[in-house]
Amino acid sequence: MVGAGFTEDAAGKAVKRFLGGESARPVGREPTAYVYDDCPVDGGNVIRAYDRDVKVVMRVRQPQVILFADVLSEDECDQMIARSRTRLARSTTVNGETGVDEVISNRTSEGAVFQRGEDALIDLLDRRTSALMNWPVEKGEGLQILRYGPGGEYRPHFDYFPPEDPGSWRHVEIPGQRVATLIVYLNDVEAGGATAFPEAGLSVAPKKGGALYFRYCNGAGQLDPLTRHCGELVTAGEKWIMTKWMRQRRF
Ligand SMILES: O=C(O)CCC(=O)C(=O)O
Ligand SMILES: [Fe+2]
Repeated sequence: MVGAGFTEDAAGKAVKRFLGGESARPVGREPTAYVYDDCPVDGGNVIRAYDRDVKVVMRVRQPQVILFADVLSEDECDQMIARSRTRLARSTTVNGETGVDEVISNRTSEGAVFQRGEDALIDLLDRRTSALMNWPVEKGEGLQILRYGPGGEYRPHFDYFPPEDPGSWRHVEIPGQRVATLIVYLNDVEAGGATAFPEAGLSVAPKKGGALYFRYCNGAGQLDPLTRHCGELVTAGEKWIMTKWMRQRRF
């Protein structure tokens, strides 16, 4: 586990939970500063993403963040919202201790997941988002749709599974860590609902069809704490997003 990027403390706790007995007290180790290695995303102003030319609006180096315009057409955004309405269920969060998905108050949204390649439109969007992120489609989780109503928010969190949480292990053992996220905004939000990175002092307003990419797991398996982020309170109207998470290995 430690080789897979888990802290010795978390590894110790998880092994102890697994064995149901005592584990040797791990020796503390200083976290190493995150190294910003080359981002896999193409460096151009316009990126050919499978079937579509996607414009780059802004790049941030530390943390690695890229804002894109027109990743989905207006019609594709509307279609994804329409087909999600019938599938929505209250969003869950992974309990750090146990690894079990739970409904908790820091995440007031509803969601739906589409299995990879589920139908023609989903397959196209899986391929387009994968090409844009320059990461194999097989390493992508199924597309997730989230809806926030007025008063909905997602408090600050990491998209990677925190190595200090013993419950993370079961989520990363086979497919590895999440390495990067692409959030596609499916509508223009009337008020609020920005995606913000408090430590980086960065805030992105939702714009229909646009997308926010951020990368937090480098080639060495280190995790970037500057990517802590939140979905700010939606103060009027609805907010719909589509999220694609990429893994180190086949998902
Ligand atoms: O709602 C947002 O802008 C952020 C969503 C998010 O962080 C997530 O789904 O992991
Ligand atoms: Fe997130």
